[in-house]
Amino acid sequence: MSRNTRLPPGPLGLPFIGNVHQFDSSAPHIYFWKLSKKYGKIFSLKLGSTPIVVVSSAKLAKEVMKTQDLAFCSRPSTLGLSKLSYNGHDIAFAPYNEYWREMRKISILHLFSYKKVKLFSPIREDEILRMIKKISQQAATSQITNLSSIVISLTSTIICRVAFGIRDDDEAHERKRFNELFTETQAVLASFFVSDIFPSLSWIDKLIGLTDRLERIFKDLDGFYEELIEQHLDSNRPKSMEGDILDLFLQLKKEKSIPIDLTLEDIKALSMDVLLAGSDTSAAAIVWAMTALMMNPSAMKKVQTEIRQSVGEKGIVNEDDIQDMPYFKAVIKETFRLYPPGPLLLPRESMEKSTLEGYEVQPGTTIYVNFWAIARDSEIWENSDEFIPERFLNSDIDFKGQDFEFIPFGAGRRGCPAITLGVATVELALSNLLYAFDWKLPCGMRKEDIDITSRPGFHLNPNRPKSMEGDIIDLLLQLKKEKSTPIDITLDNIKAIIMNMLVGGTDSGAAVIIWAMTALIANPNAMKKVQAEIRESVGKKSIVNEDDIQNLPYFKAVIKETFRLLEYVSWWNGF
Ligand code: HEM
Repeated sequence: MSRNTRLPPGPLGLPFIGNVHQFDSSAPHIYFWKLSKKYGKIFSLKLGSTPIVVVSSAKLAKEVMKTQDLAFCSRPSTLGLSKLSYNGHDIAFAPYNEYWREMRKISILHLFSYKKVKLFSPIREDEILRMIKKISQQAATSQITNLSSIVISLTSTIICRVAFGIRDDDEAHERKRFNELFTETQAVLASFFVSDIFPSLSWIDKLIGLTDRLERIFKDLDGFYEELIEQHLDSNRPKSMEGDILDLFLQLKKEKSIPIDLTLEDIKALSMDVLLAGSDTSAAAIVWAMTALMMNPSAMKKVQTEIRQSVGEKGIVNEDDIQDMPYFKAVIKETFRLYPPGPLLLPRESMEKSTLEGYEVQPGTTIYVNFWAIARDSEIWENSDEFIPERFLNSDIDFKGQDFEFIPFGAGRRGCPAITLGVATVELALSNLLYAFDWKLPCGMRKEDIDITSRPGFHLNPNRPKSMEGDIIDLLLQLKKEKSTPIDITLDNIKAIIMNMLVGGTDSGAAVIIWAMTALIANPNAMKKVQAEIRESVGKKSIVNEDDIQNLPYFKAVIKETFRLLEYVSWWNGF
């Protein structure tokens, strides 16, 4: 490193693992936000071998996404995303190259254009009407409405219809399969792949079965796309498939009217983007807007009055009505500011050596723009922690990517190409929910019980992965719901227990594994000896079971020695 090189400041890491042991993967935006208060608006850290730079100011966001956009417009690759995107053949996670440029142009022109978004408006209106009917039925029988569940189902149904032309009814075979695949895909992508930060340890992912799980979901998704493609190519296909997104791509492929030769794999990769980016983001925005309004009754009253006065007795809010509702639009903006669906946007990767605020950034660095921190910067936003839609009245600030203090959809070359589609769904669903019903938090739930730091609807998501059913958090939520404990369990109680589990369970568990691996790599003799013992004992079985471990004395000694060393390290490092 030259004497003039100045890397951004940041927390001290450890050899080989960098800052992995300090990293809070459950809420990285909050972790980075706290670090920015200590190290400044630009800081760096390392996760294994990956250098990371985090920027937390509007000025630096503009630098990354506009002034030096070309230097920072690639995406880092992870094992899961690379596999599911057919090796970067989608748009969202593709590296910056000619293929991505063409695909993005095509999608903006043919897929997410204003005209196309308008064309899908009957689908949105139909689905929202169905949702309102369902809630009315629940209200008529005094049932509590699980808003997250209803909204997630709404947005995923809209995406299913818009992208693949499938709905029929909730029991339809494809729709059910879509739900299962969607949740399993989310679960796999949320998993921690050791090889993403320690490429040389990819065998650990294999050993613990993660690689197999990824292969399985890839095969299932591939089969799902194949089936849909076949149905779309069938001359007797249902009417609902005509003009949907898949149909559009197949047509572009057939007509050869675009500069690239689209393959079926490219089309499948694009389907993944629509599937992943399309429904969760809009659902999160709707649920957070409702939550914020329930926590702020005066804003709720004001926005409902505006909507009801404007729409009158019509019975439903149509997309055209929304243009005359300035306070409602301000509520949506304030929701995107305080509760952005993507608080860290999507990570970028630097393509060349560059300089940010006098600090050097090497090529191959992962760059995070922490919009969560920018949106809570009290130098930009007065009373930054409070939900005050009025701040956007009589203001020109918009989320289209020109105002870098307000970038919930990102900005520049890699900014969200589907803002119009996303906002149309959020506006129509939210306005109708507010128009049709009066809302309040469930009896006994207080404003303070709501965890505003979490990512929306993960454990409360009805479509949560099967693996989460019956886990400890699930059990606590059930006890809370049933009120079957002598004390009232609050969400705060649950958070405290989760924290204990993380501090006492997962984190230290992960630290031991990482330290054991670090120590073994640094001591090749011990590594050879322990691997020989394990392989000899387990034979050709391909997986180590818990029973096998009882016959591995050297392996047990390695763990004990790691604990001995870890005790010293944890005291020294303060975790
Ligand atoms: C409220 C809804 C939505 C929000 C808040 C949102 C937010 C975002 C954000 C923050 C990014 C990263 C931008 C950057 O790196 O600068 C992004 C990218 C993207 N979004 Fe959205 N999004 C939404 C809806 C949608 C929908 C409905 C679709 C498609 C069906 C979509 C497709 C994409 C794609 C393909 C990219 C990647 C663009 C690229 O890398 O070139 N998004 N979105």
